Amino acid sequence: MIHVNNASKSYGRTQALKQLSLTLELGKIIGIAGENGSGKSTLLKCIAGVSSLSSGTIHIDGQPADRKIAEQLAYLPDADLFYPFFTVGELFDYYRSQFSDFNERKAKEVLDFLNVSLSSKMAKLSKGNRGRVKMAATLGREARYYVMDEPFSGMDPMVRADLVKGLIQFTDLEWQTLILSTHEIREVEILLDELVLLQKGRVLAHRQLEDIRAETGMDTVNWMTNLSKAGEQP
Ligand SMILES: Nc1ncnc2c1ncn2[C@@H]1O[C@H](COP(=O)(O)OP(=O)(O)OP(=O)(O)O)[C@@H](O)[C@H]1O
Repeated sequence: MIHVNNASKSYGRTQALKQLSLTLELGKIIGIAGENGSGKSTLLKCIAGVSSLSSGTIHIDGQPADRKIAEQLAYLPDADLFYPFFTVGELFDYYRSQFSDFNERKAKEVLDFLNVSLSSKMAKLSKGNRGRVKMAATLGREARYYVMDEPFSGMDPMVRADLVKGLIQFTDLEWQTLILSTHEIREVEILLDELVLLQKGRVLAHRQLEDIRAETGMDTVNWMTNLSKAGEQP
């Protein structure tokens, strides 16, 4: 379970997270949504231990979310970090050397499912295919938590659909939890159990997807739009 307690994060004078508290349960697929600059990436970086809070705490299964958490949590960053001179196979070798939970067989299976060759050079792949490789490397880790920042950003609808199928097939909710931020709610809402909506560094809403539909009769995008507008009211 992930407990975010009173978390604040400032970059100079910009407050990206403002006393944010949130509990994320095991065995769920959770979407993090919100307008540009609402704090999605900052929250995920702090959960993944690659960035530290200004104040407040984050605990993952009772352990503080510091740099050591990277051993237990597979984080897919928004940025394209992969070394261009690697082939995909060499990238997987690198992952194996870095993460004891890396299961190369599973990573290759995901890669195969997403139709990318192991011998491709990273530098020569299209952005869509680099996104597929990033996904295969991340899902190759047998981690309890997958934390993915905008895994569909810049991808065309065909690639997005493939990645969604990959996420469904290669995440085992018996023991894993998937948290992903996205602007593509329509395409991922079939995946999601829960949605956290951020606004200006705070949690505007945190709901089960089925409750949104049952209680409001709205689809998720309309629900989010209505709430965000209401949240903007003085
Ligand atoms: N490294 C940084 N230095 C300074 N300000 C930053 C930095 N990273 C984020 N911010 C600021 O913090 C706020 C939250 O940014 P963040 O990237 O977490 O939002 P986001 O919801 O992920 O946005 P987007 O949807 O555009 O990716 C924004 O005002 C942003 O400009």
